[in-house]
Amino acid sequence: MLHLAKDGIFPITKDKDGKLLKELPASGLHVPGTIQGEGKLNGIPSLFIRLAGCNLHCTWKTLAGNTCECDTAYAAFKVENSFSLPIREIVQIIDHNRGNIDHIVITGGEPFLQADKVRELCMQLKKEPHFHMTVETNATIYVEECAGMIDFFSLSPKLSGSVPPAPYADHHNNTRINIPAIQSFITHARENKKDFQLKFVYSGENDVIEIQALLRQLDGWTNEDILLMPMGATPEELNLSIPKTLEHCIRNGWRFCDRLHISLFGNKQGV
Ligand SMILES: Nc1nc2[nH]cc(C(=O)O)c2c(=O)[nH]1
Ligand code: SF4
Ligand SMILES: [Mg+2]
Repeated sequence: MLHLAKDGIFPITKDKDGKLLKELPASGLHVPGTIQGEGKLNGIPSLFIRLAGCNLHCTWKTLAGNTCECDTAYAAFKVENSFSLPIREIVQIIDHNRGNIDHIVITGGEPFLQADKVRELCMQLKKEPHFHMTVETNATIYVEECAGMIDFFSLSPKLSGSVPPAPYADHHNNTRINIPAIQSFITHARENKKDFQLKFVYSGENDVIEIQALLRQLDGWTNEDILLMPMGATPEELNLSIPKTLEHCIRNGWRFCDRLHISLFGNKQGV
């Protein structure tokens, strides 16, 4: 069994028996699938699996001074309407919705909290015709057996700008950066000729200093692997932080990370 967030496997048009669902997916498109909206694989047709539960509690301050919680708090720390599915059923749903898609993205929440089951799921999905597997992780938990089944690692360590108010602050702060875990992901990717990205949310000037300090403690990356993503879950919020994010990307030689799914579909779950 895997514990899934309410948007679960998305976007889909058929159930586990191949029966057409009554409603169109949240994308509004007449096909199952979406595109990867963030990072090096941006634009690639993909199906997403969103797992429930996270070991962090990210809460940012926007440049306008408002509080901005994790955009998937419903999957992370305010879990609502989550559900469990046997791995066999997840594979059936994917099979009925795959079409010509060959990329699966496992996201959350924090997928490595369910590493053993994620590994089992990947083993099933990597049978012929096999899927390319991405995992979106906060990179605080490294499990070699599970990493071995993943093709692309989207590592998103959380900076001090993500620390929530009490009573969550201490746990979040003590957990959010795990240098040996981040390094293990990078080393595994390098040794196995896989790719990865280090994707940071830009929420203010201090982040850049922290990213530079973090990178000095890590080996095996180049500037092409470093992505800076504007903060925001709506086009309006993103527009506020895009200019500064761009400036810092250009100044440091880092890649700008768009959130294409938000400009294409808006601030919706399941897209
Ligand atoms: N289209 C699309 N691309 C994404 N890239 C990362 C996502 C995530 O929420 O982890 C995401 C998502 O939720 N949708
Ligand atoms: S690590 Fe990711 S999923 Fe977890 S609370 Fe932070 S932004 Fe949300
Ligand atoms: Mg996300």
